[in-house]
Amino acid sequence: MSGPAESVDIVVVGMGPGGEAVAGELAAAGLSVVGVEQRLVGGECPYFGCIPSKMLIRAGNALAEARRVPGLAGQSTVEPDFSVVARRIRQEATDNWDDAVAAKRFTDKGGRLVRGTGRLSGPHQVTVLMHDGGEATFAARLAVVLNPGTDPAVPSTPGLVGTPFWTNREALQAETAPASLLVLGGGPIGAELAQAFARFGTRVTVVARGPRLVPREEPEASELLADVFRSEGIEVLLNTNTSSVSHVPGGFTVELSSAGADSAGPSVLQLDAEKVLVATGRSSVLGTLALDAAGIAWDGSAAPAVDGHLQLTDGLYLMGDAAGAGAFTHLSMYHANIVAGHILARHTGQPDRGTTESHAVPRVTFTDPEIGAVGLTERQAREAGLNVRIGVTDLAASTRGWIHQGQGFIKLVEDADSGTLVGAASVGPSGGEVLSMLALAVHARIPVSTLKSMIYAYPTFHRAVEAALAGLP
Ligand SMILES: Cc1cc2nc3c(=O)[nH]c(=O)nc-3n(C[C@H](O)[C@H](O)[C@H](O)COP(=O)(O)OP(=O)(O)OC[C@H]3O[C@@H](n4cnc5c(N)ncnc54)[C@H](O)[C@@H]3O)c2cc1C
Ligand SMILES: NC(=O)c1ccc[n+]([C@@H]2O[C@H](COP(=O)([O-])OP(=O)(O)OC[C@H]3O[C@@H](n4cnc5c(N)ncnc54)[C@H](O)[C@@H]3O)[C@@H](O)[C@H]2O)c1
Repeated sequence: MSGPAESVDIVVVGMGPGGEAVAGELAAAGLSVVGVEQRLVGGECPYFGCIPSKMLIRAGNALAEARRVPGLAGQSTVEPDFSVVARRIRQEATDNWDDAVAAKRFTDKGGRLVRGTGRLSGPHQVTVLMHDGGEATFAARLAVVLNPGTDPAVPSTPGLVGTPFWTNREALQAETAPASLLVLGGGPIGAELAQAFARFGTRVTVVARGPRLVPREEPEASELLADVFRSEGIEVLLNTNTSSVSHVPGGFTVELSSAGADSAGPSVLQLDAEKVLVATGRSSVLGTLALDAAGIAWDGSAAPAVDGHLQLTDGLYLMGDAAGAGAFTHLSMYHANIVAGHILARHTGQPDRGTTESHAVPRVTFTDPEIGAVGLTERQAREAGLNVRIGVTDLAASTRGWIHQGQGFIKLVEDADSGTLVGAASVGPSGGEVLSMLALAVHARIPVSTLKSMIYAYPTFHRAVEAALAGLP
């Protein structure tokens, strides 16, 4: 049973990247801060997301680059050993999935970490079911910040639940690469992990329900990625539904039905795989937070609306992936800056750091080629009713792209009425790095005429931006 509520300044529920940043900054500023975490301080990104996946991708890319030696520089023999990257992930990235260092990082700033599951028990009150079975209630004098992230979504495919399928969490704890892997979902998680495992010799099949991989990106990126995957021996099944999954020791059998891309019509096929990775999106955990205790009605679908400072109601904030504006660590950290700034402005007189802007959110899918993008896609810009002009260039037509034998493109989406870019895609080797100048252009609404007057170093990948700009009159 919970005793009387203890009064503190701030309660943060969910210590993922943004939650930890808010809690840490406010604690360092001298406020009394309780951070509630049910799993690992640091959240999905360092233990099951960005960091271990990018470590795996780095290793896979090294193998792919070594395989490119013939044709460029002689002979190479490549013998993948998954245990090397598995060890790096365990030892260097995740500390064997132990958050002691992260927890100390927070408590050293003066914060108090409470391990357990928090839920609202009033507009500014949080009750925590602690790991030891006890309960504690905290009444926040200044603010409650909800940053609970998301869980992997698991489709209701017959037979799936109860089998030892992987989500990103199990895949990134793997000690060996499976002989075969069936990936359900062709979004960023599915695409990144499919290619990385394939480069270690796993026979990979990607099953996407829709007509293309990475469907939030430009269609040209989806098409290129599918071509690259197929050229690397990854089977890509689009417009394909999973009818059933079964498991016996040693592997899975998955029954698929494809809509059929041609006159052949729908087809049914059965695939066997040692592992199945479910990467079919994320599911909200907001239902566990008892939002109604703060008078917030939530119908279980889209995240409830927040104001420009990410407040659900006065002094109650919702941020990070759970806010539904995008699932990226950089967005979570951006939110953290706004929330901490708003709380400090209200209660210590520091200047406010402004409200959220969403016109220039960057994103990078770390496949090879990397798919970087910012702002609107062409389709989104047209649907928004803008007077759209497109500038596009093939990376292979640029000097650096040709030398590198790289595949990719730059695509610019201009609002012709304002003469500024509202979106851009940078796909290619280091596409996420080339993106930075385009992110600045969209963020700062730099006139296209100014971008055209700039000097682009020769021969760089980013010089292809100049060629794409030439397509904008
Ligand atoms: C495989 C993978 C790769 C990714 N790669 C990238 C990438 O390259 N770049 C990028 O920007 N993003 C990437 N992401 C996304 C990134 O991990 C998330 O955007 C980021 O972790 C979001 O942070 P968050 O704090 O909102 O949520 P989370 O990191 O999910 O943290 C939320 C925390 O809240 C805790 N929690 C939830 N409910 C409660 C409760 N009731 N009480 C107490 N604690 C609770 C959870 O245990 C968790 O620790 C990737 C994600 C995955 C899965
Ligand atoms: N590099 C990065 O920044 C990065 C990397 C990984 C993940 N993330 C974030 O994590 C979030 C989750 O990624 P994700 O790839 O799981 O989700 P997603 O929602 O982006 O993609 C999932 C895909 O699976 C498809 N799908 C759904 N059910 C299916 C089924 N039963 N069978 C086959 N396909 C099915 C969906 O149509 C969708 O295209 C993303 O929103 C992304 O922002 C970011």
